[in-house]
Amino acid sequence: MKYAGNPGFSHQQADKIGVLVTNLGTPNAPTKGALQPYLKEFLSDPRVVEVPRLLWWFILNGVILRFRPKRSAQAYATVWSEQGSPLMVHTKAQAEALSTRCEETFGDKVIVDYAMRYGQPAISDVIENMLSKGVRKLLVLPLYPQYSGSTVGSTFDAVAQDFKQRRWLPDLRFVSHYHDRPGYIQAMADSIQRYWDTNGRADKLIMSYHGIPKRYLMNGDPYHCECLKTSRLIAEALDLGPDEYMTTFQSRFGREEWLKPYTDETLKALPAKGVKSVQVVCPGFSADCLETIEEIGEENREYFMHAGGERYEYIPALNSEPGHISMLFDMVQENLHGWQVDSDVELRAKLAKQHGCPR
Ligand SMILES: C=CC1=C(C)c2cc3[nH]c(cc4nc(cc5[nH]c(cc1n2)c(C)c5CCC(=O)O)C(CCC(=O)O)=C4C)c(C)c3C=C
Ligand SMILES: [Fe+2]
Ligand SMILES: [Fe+2]
Repeated sequence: MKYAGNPGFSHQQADKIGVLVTNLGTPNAPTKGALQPYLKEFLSDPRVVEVPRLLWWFILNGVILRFRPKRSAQAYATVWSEQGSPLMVHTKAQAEALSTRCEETFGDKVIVDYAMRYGQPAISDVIENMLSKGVRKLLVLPLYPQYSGSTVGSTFDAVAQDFKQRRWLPDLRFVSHYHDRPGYIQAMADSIQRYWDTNGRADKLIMSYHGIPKRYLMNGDPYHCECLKTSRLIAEALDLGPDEYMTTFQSRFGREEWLKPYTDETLKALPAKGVKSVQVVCPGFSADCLETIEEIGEENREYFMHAGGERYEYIPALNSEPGHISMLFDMVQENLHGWQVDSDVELRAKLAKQHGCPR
């Protein structure tokens, strides 16, 4: 059969609204064997690496997947906890907290779950599970504040790919970004202010975002502009002057030019310019992960201190902070506006029997 039905459907099942939060995904274990399939799936996505497919197939399989899994596994091992990969632990906790908030307001009408773009739990499996529970209206919320085709666009591809194989599609709403949402800016500013209240301030606040190839910006990806806008709004909320903060881009991959200034080069150069203490925050990451804990928390600290820096601090991501969950809940509530579901199952089942529906 070309299009899959909903095998468990019955008229006696109440309709539901589904909220699917997603993030990038992470390997199942900090091992070479787990990194291999994860990196293969991730780096085979044409939204992530926009290089002619045949050429990329040879580079990926002939070079990258031979060497990178071992090196990445070593990095993941340094951040792995007993509960698993930080990105997974935080995403799960965020979904659970959001679910509690939704239950308080909407009762059992709204189901919240989480999925990962690469690896498990896969977006398609979670959609299948939600539909089997009666979800007829689906809100997808990728936890990326800034839009990029490589992240948010790719998440939409995964949802669309799933839908292409289904017979009965739910209503769909999709949040493509929230980089300038007042609640998000306020949650970031509050978190930084709280950090300052406890630890004091540094010479400069570095707002570091994951990079993308500069070519994507030149071809129309709004990510760069959204990152700069987020930084400007956070700086305004904290009353920071232009000399008190900087926006930089981290996590380069491959040889071509990425968005600049690069976080690592900036941190290596700042001490010579008289900036001896910095605090780094990563507003583009809704959850702490390898790229924040290891790359910003450890690797870049080394660069800065070696270059003559005296004080270096990483301000954690929003993770499951109450202000973050409240902000996400507000965004969910706003996006569910006007959605009603039919839960009069008794009447529905009776009428279905009358018109001869087998289910
Ligand atoms: C926050 C937005 C992200 C963008 C934009 C992004 C683009 C992007 N990433 C790569 C390559 C890699 N990224 C890796 C890890 C990683 N990337 C993001 C987020 C964005 N990536 C997160 C949250 C993570 C951490 C995942 C975790 O498990 O903790 C990795 C894997 C790690 C490694 O081997 O270094 C790669 C590879 C490209 C090419 C890209 C291009 C647009
Ligand atoms: Fe990445
Ligand atoms: Fe721009």
